[in-house]
Amino acid sequence: MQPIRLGLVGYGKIAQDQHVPAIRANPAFELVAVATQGQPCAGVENLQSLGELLENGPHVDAIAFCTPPQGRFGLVRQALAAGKHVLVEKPPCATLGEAMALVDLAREQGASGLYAWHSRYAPGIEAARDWLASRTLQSVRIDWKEDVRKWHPGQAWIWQPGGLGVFDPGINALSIATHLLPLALFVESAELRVPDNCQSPIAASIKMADARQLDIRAEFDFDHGHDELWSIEIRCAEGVLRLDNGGALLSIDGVRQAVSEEGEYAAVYRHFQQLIKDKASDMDLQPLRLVADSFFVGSRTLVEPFYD
Ligand SMILES: NC(=O)C1=CN([C@@H]2O[C@H](COP(=O)(O)OP(=O)(O)OC[C@H]3O[C@@H](n4cnc5c(N)ncnc54)[C@H](O)[C@@H]3O)[C@@H](O)[C@H]2O)C=CC1
Ligand SMILES: O=C1O[C@@H]([C@H](O)CO)[C@H](O)[C@H]1O
Repeated sequence: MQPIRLGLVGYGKIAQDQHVPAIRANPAFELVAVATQGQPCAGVENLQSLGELLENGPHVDAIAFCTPPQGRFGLVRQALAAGKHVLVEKPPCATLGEAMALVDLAREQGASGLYAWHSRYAPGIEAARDWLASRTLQSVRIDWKEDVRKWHPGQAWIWQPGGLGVFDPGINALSIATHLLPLALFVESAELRVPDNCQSPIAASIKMADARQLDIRAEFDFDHGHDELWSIEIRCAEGVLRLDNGGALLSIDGVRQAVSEEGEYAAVYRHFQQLIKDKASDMDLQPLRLVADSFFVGSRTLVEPFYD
């Protein structure tokens, strides 16, 4: 079986930290070209742009997008129009409307598209989903708190319109919650704390619910320093489920549970490989819809300026 020839656009932090190692560890893929505006990627052809990759680069079957969300719509549309399968980092686009349009375009092109909500592939998620399936939900508490200076050093785009600020990591928690909980979630209220020199929030408090009025509270913080916290606690009539470390750890009533041994991005690319084989797509919009709704109804509080 010939490997899937893969191009990658945006050779920045996550591409270097996660995508390229995961691609190179999966024999179903061959990374053949990278288009980026920064440092080159060793061992492949490097091009200045997606257009140059498509016009003058080596043939590719699929393209992974690791650029910032702003401007990503035009790039993914270009790749779909060229008949390529696409894997798109989260958040899929700078707006919900763009992300919806790409779903239509992938369908029209008969291409496989994956919106790579990487936290949904964390080791404890599927075991958590299986346990919750037969339980009676009572409340959900999400705490997603990390250091932007560690995970996005010098990345001005994250504070600009479309960059989402603290919702860039917070959307990962929302991707897990929408994957675990059976009914559609909606935002009841939100408070967004925006540095007065930024366009997007550095912290947020969100109250959500579902049609059965499940009480869901989330606290996001992007300036949390060293004691980072990525936890989701789901109280049920039958017991308490807790995910920690972004879903890597699962405990039920305080007892640690067995989880998958596969890393997030290895699982992301294995899923992409299967989608291409099955001529299918997985382009879920729910996490981005919750972020959009948080921005719709969120009150804004200006806080002290943020400096990287
Ligand atoms: N930093 C992290 O820990 C994680 C980031 N992500 C997501 O990955 C995406 C990228 O994040 P980072 O890698 O941290 O950002 P980054 O700023 O380090 O990398 C973005 C790269 O895209 C390149 N680029 C921008 N526009 C381009 C274009 N038109 N054509 C070609 N290359 C272009 C830039 O030169 C840069 O190398 C974001 O959506 C983020 O939410 C996902 C998981 C973790
Ligand atoms: O997707 C993302 O994950 C975090 C970080 O890498 C782990 O929580 C990052 O802020 C965000 O882009």
